[in-house]
Amino acid sequence: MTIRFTDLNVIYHRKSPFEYHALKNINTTFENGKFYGLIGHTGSGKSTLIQTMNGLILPSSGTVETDGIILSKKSKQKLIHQAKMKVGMVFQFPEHQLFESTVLKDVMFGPMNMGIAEEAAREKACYYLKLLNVHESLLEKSPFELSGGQMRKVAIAGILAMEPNILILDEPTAGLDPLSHDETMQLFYDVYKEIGITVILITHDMNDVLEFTDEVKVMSQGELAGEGRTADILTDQNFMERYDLEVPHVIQLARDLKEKGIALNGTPKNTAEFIRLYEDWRRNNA
Ligand SMILES: Nc1ncnc2c1ncn2[C@@H]1O[C@H](COP(=O)(O)OP(=O)(O)OP(=O)(O)O)[C@@H](O)[C@H]1O
Repeated sequence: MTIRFTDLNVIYHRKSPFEYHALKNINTTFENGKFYGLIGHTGSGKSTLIQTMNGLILPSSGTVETDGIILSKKSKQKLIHQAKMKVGMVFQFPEHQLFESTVLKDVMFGPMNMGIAEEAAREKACYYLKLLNVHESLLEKSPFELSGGQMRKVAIAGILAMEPNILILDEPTAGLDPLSHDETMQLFYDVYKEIGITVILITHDMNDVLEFTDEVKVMSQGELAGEGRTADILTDQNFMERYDLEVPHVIQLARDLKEKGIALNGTPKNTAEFIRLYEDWRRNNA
């Protein structure tokens, strides 16, 4: 499912003393089936941009086209609702949205609310809970008895069970310990591979951006500052410095080695790849 932003502007509190131009002439496309990173400093406009996709915020001018549904300043509720159904949003701390008495009921709630029959909703719920490694023995438990990491998986299964065409992850690992962080990111990636959904990851963690995303879009002060293949953008030292973006750990390590005359043959995406490339270099230069 393609999402196209055309001449998009969002101005908060228009014609008031608090008027703020949060998005300025955004023209860009998110293509079907890719895993995107959306990065930029606090206040650069990332959340505003993604909230225009499902009509939580309407454009002040310009359009947002989601799988053929075009939202603009004057869009009516019916159209906004159609766009909403296509976009699944995982906000920070999604587990705060859990409310049902059991894990299964909570995940079934979304599909049933969309008019899907109970049995079909149960099937979907079980499928997505399994995909997210939530053990069967937990299905009849209260979600509030689970650990933080498990609760988060249940909440995310609930969003996936509505089968959106695009999944937006807004700082999805906030507050998780390092182990749960890694496990959750890997799970997202596995789910993405399994169901072939378009994913947009908003994060300040450049290591995750490098490891998991195909392409990246960079926001700065309400404008699209850059976009392209993740490895190309994150290794562009001038660009990264200009927008004061943190360089991923392994790219910095590769750069340090290069200064010592050790040039790796490729850009490592994670520590394991870094070690592999370094071992290759050692073998070739023994
Ligand atoms: N409801 C609102 N009313 C007025 N200004 C807002 C509103 N929401 C956001 N803004 C302003 O718009 C700008 C962009 O905010 P936005 O939340 O989109 O940035 P962000 O890149 O997602 O930041 P963060 O990384 O902190 O989540 C900020 O200056 C913010 O203060």
